[in-house]
Order: sequence, then C-alpha cells, then structure tokens
Amino acid sequence: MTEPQLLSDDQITETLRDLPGWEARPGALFREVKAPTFMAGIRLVDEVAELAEQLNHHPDIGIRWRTVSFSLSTHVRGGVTQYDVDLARRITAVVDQL
Ligand SMILES: C[C@H](O)[C@H](O)[C@H]1CNC2=NC(N)=NC(=O)C2=N1
Repeated sequence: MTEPQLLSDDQITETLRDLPGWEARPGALFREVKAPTFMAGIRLVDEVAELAEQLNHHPDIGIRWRTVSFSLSTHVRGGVTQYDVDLARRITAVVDQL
C-alpha cells in the first residue's frame, strides 16, 4: 500500500464542501458534536473507536460533558491525508444516526 500523501489546503477546502460540520485546523480536520446526553456521547465515542480500529486510522477524541470533539490527522505524515477524509466521512455517517 502506498504511503498516504498530504492534501493541499485547496484539496482540503474542496473536501470540506462535502463534510458539513467539519472545519480545517492546523494539520487536522476538526468537528465538535453535541450529543443529547453524556452517555449518548460515550456510545458515539465507542462506535467511532470501532471504526478507527477497522480502518487502522485513529482520531484524537475530546469529551466535555455532552460535547464530543474529533481531530483527524495522519501521524506518519504530520498532516491531513485521504485517510482522514475517509474517517471524517465514516464519523459523519455515525453522527447522522444520533
Ligand atoms: C503503524 C501505524 O501506527 C498504523 O498504520 C496507524 C495507526 N493509526 C493511525 N492513526 C492516525 N491518525 N495516524 C496514523 O499515522 C496511524 N497509523
């Protein structure tokens, strides 16, 4: 498998058009989700953790009461790659079912 390439700022901007709720942060894609309850947020984290294991690509996750935040970057590349975009799309699908 070829190493993932870093996406340019323009590519990231273009990608974010199809990822409502996500924003560009330095070297990462970022999104906050307000879950209905704290436990719903924990269940969301659990579901995303399963996704991350399947993809072998892991988000940074923050939990602040009912607000769950995801920051996606490709550690081996030190920035945003297609792996992060794919994970963002998968997380979006889970969030849309909340
Ligand atoms: C060997 C390496 O740790 C694995 O390929 C995966 C694990 N999960 C990962 N997750 C993220 N976000 N970036 C990585 O570079 C990464 N590498």
